[in-house]
Amino acid sequence: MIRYDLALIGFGGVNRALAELIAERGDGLAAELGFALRVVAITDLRAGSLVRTEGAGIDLAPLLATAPGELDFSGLDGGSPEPRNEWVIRDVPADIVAEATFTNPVDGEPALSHVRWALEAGKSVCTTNKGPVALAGRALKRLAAERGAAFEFEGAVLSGTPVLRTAERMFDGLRISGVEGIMNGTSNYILGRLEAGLGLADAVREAQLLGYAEADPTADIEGHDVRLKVMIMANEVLGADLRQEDVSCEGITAIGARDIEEAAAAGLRWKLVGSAVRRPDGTVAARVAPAALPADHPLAGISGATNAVAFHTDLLGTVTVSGPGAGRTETAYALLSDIIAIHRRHLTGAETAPVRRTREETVRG
Ligand SMILES: NC(=O)C1=CN([C@@H]2O[C@H](COP(=O)(O)OP(=O)(O)OC[C@H]3O[C@@H](n4cnc5c(N)ncnc54)[C@H](O)[C@@H]3O)[C@@H](O)[C@H]2O)C=CC1
Ligand SMILES: N[C@@H](CC=O)C(=O)O
Repeated sequence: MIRYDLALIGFGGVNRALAELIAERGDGLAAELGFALRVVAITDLRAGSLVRTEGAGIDLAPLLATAPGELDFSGLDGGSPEPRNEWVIRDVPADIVAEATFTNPVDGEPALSHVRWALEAGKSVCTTNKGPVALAGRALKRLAAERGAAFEFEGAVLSGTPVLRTAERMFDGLRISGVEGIMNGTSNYILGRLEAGLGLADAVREAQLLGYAEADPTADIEGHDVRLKVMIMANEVLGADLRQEDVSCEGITAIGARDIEEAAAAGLRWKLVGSAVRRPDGTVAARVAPAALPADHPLAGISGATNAVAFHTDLLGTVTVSGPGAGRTETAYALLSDIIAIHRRHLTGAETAPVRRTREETVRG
Protein backbone atom coordinates (compact mmCIF):
# COMPACT_ATOMS: atom_id res chain seq x y z
CA MET A 1 0.00 0.00 0.00
CA ILE A 2 1.20 3.53 -0.77
CA ARG A 3 2.28 5.47 2.31
CA TYR A 4 2.65 9.22 2.64
CA ASP A 5 5.07 10.51 5.24
CA LEU A 6 3.96 13.81 6.73
CA ALA A 7 5.81 16.70 8.33
CA LEU A 8 3.48 18.86 10.44
CA ILE A 9 4.67 22.46 10.67
CA GLY A 10 2.84 24.12 13.54
CA PHE A 11 1.16 21.88 16.08
CA GLY A 12 -1.75 23.98 17.23
CA GLY A 13 -5.47 23.45 16.93
CA VAL A 14 -5.58 22.40 13.27
CA ASN A 15 -2.50 20.19 12.88
CA ARG A 16 -3.19 18.64 16.29
CA ALA A 17 -6.69 17.80 15.05
CA LEU A 18 -5.17 16.29 11.91
CA ALA A 19 -2.93 14.15 14.13
CA GLU A 20 -6.06 13.06 16.02
CA LEU A 21 -7.75 12.06 12.76
CA ILE A 22 -4.69 10.06 11.75
CA ALA A 23 -4.36 8.41 15.17
CA GLU A 24 -8.08 7.58 15.44
CA ARG A 25 -8.95 6.82 11.83
CA GLY A 26 -5.66 5.98 10.15
CA ASP A 27 -6.44 2.28 9.59
CA GLY A 28 -9.96 3.00 8.40
CA LEU A 29 -8.76 5.74 6.09
CA ALA A 30 -6.15 3.39 4.63
CA ALA A 31 -8.79 0.76 3.91
CA GLU A 32 -11.19 3.33 2.47
CA LEU A 33 -8.76 5.54 0.56
CA GLY A 34 -5.92 3.18 -0.34
CA PHE A 35 -3.04 4.94 1.36
CA ALA A 36 -1.41 4.98 4.79
CA LEU A 37 -0.21 8.08 6.62
CA ARG A 38 2.83 8.30 8.88
CA VAL A 39 3.88 11.43 10.76
CA VAL A 40 7.69 11.64 10.71
CA ALA A 41 8.20 15.23 11.87
CA ILE A 42 6.42 17.86 13.92
CA THR A 43 7.63 21.39 14.59
CA ASP A 44 6.10 24.05 16.79
CA LEU A 45 7.26 27.45 18.06
CA ARG A 46 6.42 26.51 21.65
CA ALA A 47 7.12 22.75 21.78
CA GLY A 48 10.22 22.61 19.56
CA SER A 49 10.63 19.84 17.00
CA LEU A 50 10.40 16.05 16.91
CA VAL A 51 11.70 13.84 14.10
CA ARG A 52 11.31 10.06 13.83
CA THR A 53 11.66 8.52 10.37
CA GLU A 54 12.10 4.88 11.39
CA GLY A 55 9.39 2.28 12.02
CA ALA A 56 5.95 3.73 12.69
CA GLY A 57 7.26 7.27 12.81
CA ILE A 58 6.08 9.50 15.64
CA ASP A 59 3.77 7.85 18.18
CA LEU A 60 1.01 10.46 18.29
CA ALA A 61 -0.93 9.11 21.28
CA PRO A 62 1.31 10.48 24.07
CA LEU A 63 1.55 13.86 22.33
CA LEU A 64 -2.23 14.08 21.98
CA ALA A 65 -2.64 13.08 25.63
CA THR A 66 -0.52 16.09 26.62
CA ALA A 67 -2.18 19.50 27.01
CA PRO A 68 -1.06 21.82 24.16
CA GLY A 69 0.63 24.28 26.49
CA GLU A 70 2.63 21.52 28.21
CA LEU A 71 3.97 19.87 25.06
CA ASP A 72 7.79 19.85 25.08
CA PHE A 73 9.72 17.86 22.48
CA SER A 74 13.16 18.67 23.91
CA GLY A 75 13.49 15.61 26.15
CA LEU A 76 12.14 13.09 23.61
CA ASP A 77 14.09 10.74 21.36
CA GLY A 78 14.50 12.74 18.12
CA GLY A 79 13.36 15.90 19.89
CA SER A 80 14.79 19.41 20.12
CA PRO A 81 13.69 22.58 21.92
CA GLU A 82 14.12 24.42 18.60
CA PRO A 83 11.55 24.19 15.75
CA ARG A 84 14.37 23.64 13.21
CA ASN A 85 11.82 24.42 10.49
CA GLU A 86 14.17 24.84 7.53
CA TRP A 87 16.10 21.65 8.27
CA VAL A 88 12.89 19.68 8.90
CA ILE A 89 11.18 21.00 5.78
CA ARG A 90 14.14 20.76 3.43
CA ASP A 91 16.05 17.71 4.69
CA VAL A 92 13.85 15.35 6.69
CA PRO A 93 12.47 12.79 4.19
CA ALA A 94 8.71 13.36 3.92
CA ASP A 95 6.23 13.31 1.06
CA ILE A 96 3.88 16.04 2.23
CA VAL A 97 4.39 19.10 4.41
CA ALA A 98 1.25 20.24 6.26
CA GLU A 99 1.72 23.94 7.04
CA ALA A 100 -0.59 25.18 9.79
CA THR A 101 1.23 27.98 11.59
CA PHE A 102 -0.25 31.44 12.28
CA THR A 103 -1.50 33.38 9.28
CA ASN A 104 0.47 36.62 9.01
CA PRO A 105 -1.74 38.98 6.97
CA VAL A 106 1.10 41.47 6.38
CA ASP A 107 3.63 39.39 4.42
CA GLY A 108 2.56 35.78 4.93
CA GLU A 109 5.84 34.90 6.67
CA PRO A 110 7.22 32.59 7.94
CA ALA A 111 4.63 30.30 6.34
CA LEU A 112 5.44 31.60 2.89
CA SER A 113 9.07 30.48 3.33
CA HIS A 114 7.91 27.15 4.78
CA VAL A 115 5.83 26.46 1.66
CA ARG A 116 8.59 27.63 -0.68
CA TRP A 117 11.25 25.49 1.05
CA ALA A 118 9.05 22.42 0.80
CA LEU A 119 8.25 22.92 -2.88
CA GLU A 120 11.89 23.65 -3.68
CA ALA A 121 12.70 20.29 -2.07
CA GLY A 122 10.10 18.63 -4.33
CA LYS A 123 7.75 17.96 -1.43
CA SER A 124 4.02 18.48 -1.79
CA VAL A 125 2.31 20.96 0.48
CA CYS A 126 -1.12 21.18 2.03
CA THR A 127 -1.90 24.27 4.04
CA THR A 128 -4.71 26.10 5.80
CA ASN A 129 -2.56 29.23 6.08
CA LYS A 130 -4.12 32.06 4.06
CA GLY A 131 -0.92 34.11 3.87
CA PRO A 132 1.11 32.19 1.26
CA VAL A 133 -1.97 31.47 -0.87
CA ALA A 134 -3.30 35.04 -0.93
CA LEU A 135 0.04 36.83 -1.19
CA ALA A 136 2.07 34.47 -3.39
CA GLY A 137 -0.32 31.84 -4.69
CA ARG A 138 0.52 32.24 -8.36
CA ALA A 139 4.29 32.00 -7.81
CA LEU A 140 3.98 29.04 -5.45
CA LYS A 141 1.75 27.13 -7.86
CA ARG A 142 4.30 27.75 -10.60
CA LEU A 143 7.12 26.49 -8.34
CA ALA A 144 5.07 23.39 -7.46
CA ALA A 145 4.55 22.60 -11.15
CA GLU A 146 8.26 23.08 -11.89
CA ARG A 147 9.23 20.65 -9.09
CA GLY A 148 6.54 18.05 -9.81
CA ALA A 149 4.96 18.64 -6.40
CA ALA A 150 1.38 19.46 -5.39
CA PHE A 151 0.28 22.64 -3.62
CA GLU A 152 -3.18 22.21 -2.05
CA PHE A 153 -4.92 24.77 0.13
CA GLU A 154 -8.64 23.97 0.43
CA GLY A 155 -8.69 25.02 4.07
CA ALA A 156 -7.51 28.55 3.35
CA VAL A 157 -11.11 29.53 2.53
CA LEU A 158 -14.12 28.24 4.50
CA SER A 159 -12.22 25.67 6.54
CA GLY A 160 -13.22 22.13 5.50
CA THR A 161 -16.13 23.32 3.35
CA PRO A 162 -14.89 22.52 -0.18
CA VAL A 163 -15.63 25.90 -1.76
CA LEU A 164 -12.39 26.10 -3.78
CA ARG A 165 -12.55 22.53 -5.08
CA THR A 166 -16.23 22.98 -5.97
CA ALA A 167 -15.37 25.99 -8.11
CA GLU A 168 -12.32 24.25 -9.61
CA ARG A 169 -14.04 20.98 -10.49
CA MET A 170 -17.76 21.63 -10.85
CA PHE A 171 -18.09 24.94 -12.66
CA ASP A 172 -16.42 24.13 -16.00
CA GLY A 173 -18.22 25.87 -18.85
CA LEU A 174 -19.78 28.48 -16.61
CA ARG A 175 -18.97 32.17 -16.74
CA ILE A 176 -18.65 33.37 -13.16
CA SER A 177 -19.20 37.11 -12.84
CA GLY A 178 -18.60 37.35 -9.11
CA VAL A 179 -18.50 35.79 -5.68
CA GLU A 180 -19.74 37.13 -2.37
CA GLY A 181 -20.30 35.70 1.03
CA ILE A 182 -19.62 35.33 4.70
CA MET A 183 -16.04 34.06 4.84
CA ASN A 184 -15.04 34.33 8.49
CA GLY A 185 -16.45 32.04 11.15
CA THR A 186 -15.19 34.02 14.11
CA SER A 187 -16.81 37.34 13.19
CA ASN A 188 -20.08 35.65 12.21
CA TYR A 189 -20.11 33.82 15.52
CA ILE A 190 -19.38 37.09 17.33
CA LEU A 191 -22.19 38.96 15.55
CA GLY A 192 -24.60 36.25 16.68
CA ARG A 193 -23.39 36.56 20.26
CA LEU A 194 -23.77 40.36 20.10
CA GLU A 195 -27.38 39.76 19.00
CA ALA A 196 -27.74 37.60 22.12
CA GLY A 197 -26.63 40.54 24.25
CA LEU A 198 -22.98 39.58 24.86
CA GLY A 199 -20.23 42.20 24.77
CA LEU A 200 -17.53 42.14 22.07
CA ALA A 201 -14.68 41.09 24.37
CA ASP A 202 -16.64 38.19 25.83
CA ALA A 203 -17.76 37.06 22.37
CA VAL A 204 -14.17 37.17 21.10
CA ARG A 205 -13.02 35.09 24.08
CA GLU A 206 -15.69 32.49 23.36
CA ALA A 207 -14.54 32.26 19.73
CA GLN A 208 -10.96 31.81 20.89
CA LEU A 209 -11.89 29.02 23.28
CA LEU A 210 -13.80 27.31 20.48
CA GLY A 211 -10.66 27.38 18.31
CA TYR A 212 -12.18 29.60 15.63
CA ALA A 213 -10.14 32.78 16.05
CA GLU A 214 -6.79 33.74 14.56
CA ALA A 215 -3.81 33.95 16.90
CA ASP A 216 -4.49 37.71 16.79
CA PRO A 217 -8.31 37.97 16.57
CA THR A 218 -7.94 41.50 15.23
CA ALA A 219 -7.62 39.80 11.84
CA ASP A 220 -11.08 38.32 12.32
CA ILE A 221 -12.95 41.38 13.60
CA GLU A 222 -11.21 44.01 11.44
CA GLY A 223 -11.84 42.02 8.24
CA HIS A 224 -8.18 41.32 7.40
CA ASP A 225 -8.81 37.55 7.34
CA VAL A 226 -11.73 38.00 4.96
CA ARG A 227 -9.60 40.28 2.77
CA LEU A 228 -7.08 37.47 2.30
CA LYS A 229 -9.88 35.05 1.47
CA VAL A 230 -11.48 37.46 -0.99
CA MET A 231 -8.10 37.76 -2.70
CA ILE A 232 -7.84 33.96 -2.90
CA MET A 233 -11.37 33.65 -4.33
CA ALA A 234 -10.83 36.46 -6.82
CA ASN A 235 -7.45 35.12 -7.95
CA GLU A 236 -8.42 31.43 -8.03
CA VAL A 237 -12.01 31.69 -9.31
CA LEU A 238 -12.10 34.93 -11.31
CA GLY A 239 -8.53 34.77 -12.61
CA ALA A 240 -7.60 38.07 -11.00
CA ASP A 241 -4.24 39.04 -9.54
CA LEU A 242 -5.36 41.14 -6.60
CA ARG A 243 -3.08 42.60 -3.96
CA GLN A 244 -4.20 43.67 -0.50
CA GLU A 245 -4.26 47.31 -1.54
CA ASP A 246 -6.82 46.43 -4.20
CA VAL A 247 -9.37 45.32 -1.60
CA SER A 248 -11.13 47.90 0.59
CA CYS A 249 -11.60 46.49 4.07
CA GLU A 250 -13.84 47.36 7.03
CA GLY A 251 -14.55 44.98 9.92
CA ILE A 252 -17.25 44.73 12.56
CA THR A 253 -15.73 46.69 15.44
CA ALA A 254 -17.86 49.79 14.68
CA ILE A 255 -21.08 47.77 15.13
CA GLY A 256 -22.36 48.46 18.65
CA ALA A 257 -25.24 47.15 20.71
CA ARG A 258 -27.52 49.95 19.51
CA ASP A 259 -26.79 49.12 15.87
CA ILE A 260 -27.64 45.47 16.54
CA GLU A 261 -30.90 46.45 18.29
CA GLU A 262 -31.94 48.90 15.57
CA ALA A 263 -31.21 46.31 12.89
CA ALA A 264 -33.25 43.66 14.67
CA ALA A 265 -36.14 46.11 15.07
CA ALA A 266 -36.03 46.71 11.32
CA GLY A 267 -35.86 42.99 10.54
CA LEU A 268 -32.19 43.18 9.55
CA ARG A 269 -29.03 41.24 10.58
CA TRP A 270 -25.51 42.57 10.47
CA LYS A 271 -23.11 40.36 8.53
CA LEU A 272 -19.51 40.78 7.41
CA VAL A 273 -19.53 40.29 3.66
CA GLY A 274 -16.59 39.77 1.33
CA SER A 275 -17.11 40.17 -2.39
CA ALA A 276 -15.25 40.14 -5.68
CA VAL A 277 -17.13 41.19 -8.82
CA ARG A 278 -15.95 41.33 -12.42
CA ARG A 279 -16.40 44.80 -13.98
CA PRO A 280 -17.53 45.21 -17.61
CA ASP A 281 -13.89 45.86 -18.60
CA GLY A 282 -12.92 42.47 -17.11
CA THR A 283 -11.09 43.83 -14.07
CA VAL A 284 -12.26 42.73 -10.61
CA ALA A 285 -13.58 44.97 -7.83
CA ALA A 286 -13.26 43.49 -4.35
CA ARG A 287 -14.23 44.65 -0.87
CA VAL A 288 -14.88 43.57 2.72
CA ALA A 289 -17.61 45.43 4.56
CA PRO A 290 -20.36 44.90 7.14
CA ALA A 291 -23.89 44.92 5.76
CA ALA A 292 -27.31 44.97 7.44
CA LEU A 293 -29.15 42.28 5.45
CA PRO A 294 -32.92 41.75 5.27
CA ALA A 295 -34.19 38.50 6.75
CA ASP A 296 -34.95 37.12 3.29
CA HIS A 297 -31.38 37.65 2.01
CA PRO A 298 -29.65 34.26 1.34
CA LEU A 299 -26.82 35.18 3.73
CA ALA A 300 -29.00 36.52 6.57
CA GLY A 301 -29.70 33.06 7.98
CA ILE A 302 -26.02 32.03 8.11
CA SER A 303 -25.30 31.76 11.85
CA GLY A 304 -22.54 30.83 14.24
CA ALA A 305 -19.25 29.81 12.64
CA THR A 306 -21.06 28.71 9.50
CA ASN A 307 -19.98 30.49 6.33
CA ALA A 308 -21.39 30.71 2.81
CA VAL A 309 -20.13 31.80 -0.59
CA ALA A 310 -22.50 32.64 -3.45
CA PHE A 311 -21.16 32.24 -7.00
CA HIS A 312 -22.90 34.40 -9.63
CA THR A 313 -22.90 32.42 -12.88
CA ASP A 314 -24.35 32.89 -16.36
CA LEU A 315 -26.10 29.53 -16.81
CA LEU A 316 -27.09 28.64 -13.24
CA GLY A 317 -27.72 32.06 -11.76
CA THR A 318 -26.53 32.03 -8.15
CA VAL A 319 -25.03 28.88 -6.65
CA THR A 320 -24.28 29.02 -2.93
CA VAL A 321 -21.88 26.74 -1.06
CA SER A 322 -22.29 26.76 2.72
CA GLY A 323 -20.70 24.93 5.63
CA PRO A 324 -18.35 25.37 8.58
CA GLY A 325 -16.05 28.37 8.17
CA ALA A 326 -13.87 27.53 11.17
CA GLY A 327 -13.20 24.79 13.71
CA ARG A 328 -10.20 22.65 14.55
CA THR A 329 -11.56 19.33 13.29
CA GLU A 330 -13.41 20.85 10.35
CA THR A 331 -10.20 22.50 9.21
CA ALA A 332 -8.12 19.40 9.83
CA TYR A 333 -10.46 17.69 7.41
CA ALA A 334 -9.48 20.29 4.81
CA LEU A 335 -5.88 19.10 5.15
CA LEU A 336 -7.02 15.48 4.83
CA SER A 337 -9.00 16.39 1.72
CA ASP A 338 -5.83 17.98 0.33
CA ILE A 339 -3.88 14.78 1.02
CA ILE A 340 -6.59 12.79 -0.75
CA ALA A 341 -6.33 15.17 -3.72
CA ILE A 342 -2.54 14.72 -3.73
CA HIS A 343 -3.01 10.95 -3.67
CA ARG A 344 -5.40 11.07 -6.61
CA ARG A 345 -2.99 13.25 -8.57
CA HIS A 346 -0.29 10.69 -7.83
CA LEU A 347 -2.47 7.85 -9.11
CA THR A 348 -3.07 9.68 -12.39
CA GLY A 349 0.67 10.28 -12.78
CA ALA A 350 0.23 14.05 -12.50
CA GLU A 351 2.33 13.87 -9.38
CA THR A 352 5.97 13.01 -10.03
CA ALA A 353 7.39 13.68 -6.58
CA PRO A 354 8.77 10.48 -4.98
CA VAL A 355 6.37 8.54 -2.80
CA ARG A 356 7.36 6.03 -0.15
CA ARG A 357 5.79 2.63 -0.03
CA THR A 358 5.09 0.34 2.87
CA ARG A 359 7.50 -2.59 3.28
CA GLU A 360 4.92 -5.02 1.85
CA GLU A 361 4.63 -3.08 -1.37
CA THR A 362 8.38 -2.74 -1.65
CA VAL A 363 8.74 -6.50 -1.23
CA ARG A 364 6.10 -7.07 -3.87
CA GLY A 365 7.82 -4.56 -6.12
N1 LIG B 1 -8.80 27.35 13.43
C1 LIG B 1 -9.55 27.40 12.34
O1 LIG B 1 -10.78 27.21 12.40
C2 LIG B 1 -8.91 27.66 11.02
C3 LIG B 1 -7.58 28.01 10.93
N2 LIG B 1 -7.03 28.26 9.70
C4 LIG B 1 -5.63 28.63 9.60
O2 LIG B 1 -4.84 27.48 9.97
C5 LIG B 1 -3.64 27.91 10.61
C6 LIG B 1 -3.54 27.22 11.97
O3 LIG B 1 -4.67 27.57 12.71
P1 LIG B 1 -4.81 27.06 14.22
O4 LIG B 1 -4.25 25.68 14.33
O5 LIG B 1 -6.20 27.31 14.63
O6 LIG B 1 -3.84 28.07 14.97
P2 LIG B 1 -3.10 27.86 16.37
O7 LIG B 1 -2.70 29.21 16.82
O8 LIG B 1 -3.93 26.99 17.25
O9 LIG B 1 -1.81 27.01 15.98
C7 LIG B 1 -0.74 27.56 15.26
C8 LIG B 1 0.50 26.85 15.78
O10 LIG B 1 1.59 27.24 14.98
C9 LIG B 1 2.72 27.37 15.83
N3 LIG B 1 3.67 28.24 15.17
C10 LIG B 1 3.58 29.57 14.94
N4 LIG B 1 4.67 30.00 14.28
C11 LIG B 1 5.45 28.91 14.07
C12 LIG B 1 6.71 28.68 13.46
N5 LIG B 1 7.40 29.68 12.91
N6 LIG B 1 7.21 27.42 13.45
C13 LIG B 1 6.53 26.40 14.01
N7 LIG B 1 5.34 26.54 14.62
C14 LIG B 1 4.82 27.79 14.65
C15 LIG B 1 2.18 27.94 17.12
O11 LIG B 1 3.04 27.65 18.20
C16 LIG B 1 0.84 27.22 17.23
O12 LIG B 1 0.95 26.04 18.02
C17 LIG B 1 -3.71 29.43 10.70
O13 LIG B 1 -2.96 29.97 9.63
C18 LIG B 1 -5.20 29.73 10.52
O14 LIG B 1 -5.40 31.00 9.92
C19 LIG B 1 -7.74 28.15 8.53
C20 LIG B 1 -9.05 27.78 8.58
C21 LIG B 1 -9.74 27.56 9.82
N1 LIG C 1 -10.21 32.72 12.11
C1 LIG C 1 -10.72 32.20 10.85
C2 LIG C 1 -10.31 30.75 10.72
C3 LIG C 1 -10.67 30.21 9.40
O1 LIG C 1 -10.19 30.73 8.38
C4 LIG C 1 -12.26 32.32 10.83
O2 LIG C 1 -12.81 32.52 11.92
O3 LIG C 1 -12.85 32.21 9.75
